[in-house]
Amino acid sequence: MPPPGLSDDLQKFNAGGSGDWFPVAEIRYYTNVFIMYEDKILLGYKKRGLGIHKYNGFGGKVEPDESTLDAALRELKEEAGITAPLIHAGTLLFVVPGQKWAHIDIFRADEYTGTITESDEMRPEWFEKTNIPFDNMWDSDRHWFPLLLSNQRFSARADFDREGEKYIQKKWWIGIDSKT
Ligand SMILES: CNc1ncnc2c1ncn2[C@@H]1O[C@H](COP(=O)(O)OP(=O)(O)OP(=O)(O)O)[C@@H](O)[C@H]1O
Repeated sequence: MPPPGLSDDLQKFNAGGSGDWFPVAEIRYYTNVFIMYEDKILLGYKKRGLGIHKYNGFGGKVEPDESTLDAALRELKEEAGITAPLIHAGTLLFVVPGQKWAHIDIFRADEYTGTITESDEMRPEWFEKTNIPFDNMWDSDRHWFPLLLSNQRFSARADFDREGEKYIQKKWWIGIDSKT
């Protein structure tokens, strides 16, 4: 059975960790965009804020009165200087005790327009899909990236404990969306 927060009709892909799922909290919405081109994926090295010094897709908070897709396009433009025909790839619930749940809508695109440009927040960098820097990314990324890279829509939940500025992964559950 998927954990609280995920829909019931997911086909389990992988899961792990120990203990109980953390309790329910209010939800805050985020976006995350990954651009693929030939055998490469574009990541950004985060220069400030949540996830500083990690590689990630481009994204941020969804503003009030903005659709998730509009937020994803806005953040892609602000952080990497480009636009792209985005496809919804999956959802990640990021849970930390005492914080709002982050509901992250993850998008992908196989093409883009514009010139990739470094911003105050992100330094863009291409990686071979076979050489993704997982040791310098969120620990849960390695569990759902295979589905992102193989174009299978997914829903995931990852619970982390926070120790100062460090986030320690406690438990995760990844499912393939059977509707796609
Ligand atoms: C396991 N946990 C996680 N796994 C993968 N990605 C995660 C994540 N937790 C947060 N993210 C992403 O990190 C960015 C934070 O964005 P964040 O800097 O807070 O937002 P925004 O650009 O609006 O910032 P300002 O408020 O303008 O500073 C945003 O893309 C969000 O999707």
